[in-house]
Amino acid sequence: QSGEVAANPEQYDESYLCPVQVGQTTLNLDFDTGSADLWVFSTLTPKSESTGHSLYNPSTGTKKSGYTWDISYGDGSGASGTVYADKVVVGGVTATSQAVEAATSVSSQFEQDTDNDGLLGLAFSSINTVEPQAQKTFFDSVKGSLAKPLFTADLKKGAAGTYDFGYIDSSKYTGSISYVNVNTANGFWEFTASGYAVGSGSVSGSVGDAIADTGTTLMYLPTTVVQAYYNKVDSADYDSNQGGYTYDCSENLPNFLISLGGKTFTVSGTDINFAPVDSSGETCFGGIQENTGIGMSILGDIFLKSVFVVFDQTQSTPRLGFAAQ
Ligand SMILES: N[C@H]1[C@H](O)[C@@H](Sc2ccccc2)[C@@H]2OC[C@H]1O2
Repeated sequence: QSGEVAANPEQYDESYLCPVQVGQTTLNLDFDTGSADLWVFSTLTPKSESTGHSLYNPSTGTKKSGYTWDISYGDGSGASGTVYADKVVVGGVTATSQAVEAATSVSSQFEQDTDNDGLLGLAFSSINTVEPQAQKTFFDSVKGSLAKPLFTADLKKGAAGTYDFGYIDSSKYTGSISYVNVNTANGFWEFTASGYAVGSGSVSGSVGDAIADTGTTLMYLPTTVVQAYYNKVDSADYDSNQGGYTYDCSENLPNFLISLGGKTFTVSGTDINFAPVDSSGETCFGGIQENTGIGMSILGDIFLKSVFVVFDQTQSTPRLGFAAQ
């Protein structure tokens, strides 16, 4: 089988939400290549936490007795609950008995984001949080039945993009696809990014160890790289109150060039201009920030909306393919 599903952006492309049938209900889920749990708001979630969300009703599923899950994300958010086996359909691709993690508790970030009815993890199943036995991601559940064991991400700035499962749509990219091998030891789509440049010109240095994470909004890079970038932005300043680099919204940001698998990709300065810090619209928060304390770089949506990405398990070693959109 194969299929395509829309990836609809929230305001400022904070995250992208995709319609997924879970049991007999369609929920809008955040496809997250940085985690491996498929969890949903449900009729088991306290009403005080679930108002405004679409809810999965576990009555259509088979309860996995004694199974629980509890996940904490890099941004401090989290959720926990119980586990059911039920039908999940993404763009026509069907997992007949997918582990569906029904939330019995969610953190405030999820409670408040009423566009978001849960997450569909697309990292490696080794980091699924279900106890006493880790469960398969949706991709792992359907991988063997897909025309090709791969999925692609084509996210866009301020417009609906797509995730495709089982095939590569050559109309969604230009030029050739450049591949890098993935190290799955940490359960992420983790690889080594090469040289970079600010504005234009030839790349140099090394961004280094990085993950491709559709669930992270921004790009988090080594301090040296981020300082080199904002050195080219006259009004830029590290604002500890905002927790990152800010600048005058009126300023034009330089492009950021990064080399992956021998090919240089350009993230436009307009894409790096993330959002105003408040309603005055005077000061803006940058889409490139420091990876301090994370342990690796994260190429999140600010980067991913510039490229077409293949999450490829056709070889013995998983690999990532990048092409210009
Ligand atoms: N992989 C990412 C994940 O998808 C989000 S979870 C999330 C939290 C609030 C709102 C939407 C999503 C969190 O931020 C970075 C990392 O953890």
